[in-house]
Amino acid sequence: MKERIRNISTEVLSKGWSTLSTISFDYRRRDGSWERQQREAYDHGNGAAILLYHPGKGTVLLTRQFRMVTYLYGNPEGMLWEVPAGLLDEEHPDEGIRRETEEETGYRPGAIRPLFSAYMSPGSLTELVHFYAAEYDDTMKTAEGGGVAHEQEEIEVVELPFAKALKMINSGEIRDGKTIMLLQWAALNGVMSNE
Ligand SMILES: Nc1nc2c(ncn2[C@@H]2O[C@H](COP(=O)(O)OP(=O)(O)O[C@H]3O[C@H](CO)[C@@H](O)[C@H](O)[C@@H]3O)[C@@H](O)[C@H]2O)c(=O)[nH]1
Ligand SMILES: [Mg+2]
Repeated sequence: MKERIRNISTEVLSKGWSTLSTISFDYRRRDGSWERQQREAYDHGNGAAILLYHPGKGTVLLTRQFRMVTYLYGNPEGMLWEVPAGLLDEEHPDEGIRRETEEETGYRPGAIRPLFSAYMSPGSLTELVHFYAAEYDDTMKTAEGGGVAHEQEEIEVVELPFAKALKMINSGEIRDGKTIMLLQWAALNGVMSNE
């Protein structure tokens, strides 16, 4: 295969909680000509997200928290419904999603099922998100959840009927991509009745 990309250089623009860089590179177009391109990349590592569902009760466990960028861009209260999710430390995604699930919901999941991975915003975000599903029941609740206080997290955990959660996608109440993907995965794969 012919070389497609060459002369890659990276300039770090900002290194704070995450790293913003400009990547410059030569790109070979389909007609064979080369052009110099630049793309900014925002890197805060990879993430994981999980659907916790209870087939017996027909419910899912979702979180609600304040998301500043949504508040600034079109979400009046800034509150967002989400599945439990978070960024990975230096750990396998399986471990990371178990840690995040406990921190955010207080539930310690049993068997977790890896589903798929996705780049959520490939134009500028480096993050690859690993998606999971797991059944939950009341015996798995070991703590209050709510997030990590010293990370300034304040997370409400809400048990919702699955059918209602699906309707909340259409009504515009659920507007988080990873949450929509996982709820639709459950609907497509018939893991719960949505009557
Ligand atoms: N100081 C500081 N703290 C931050 C910043 N951004 C996030 N934090 C803190 O770090 C916590 C990270 O929590 P996680 O649970 O690890 O991540 P998340 O924000 O819930 O979700 C991320 O991962 C998801 C799954 O991959 C992503 O979908 C989501 O967009 C986000 O990147 C946040 O809750 C917040 O307290 C920041 O810019 N500055
Ligand atoms: Mg989180």
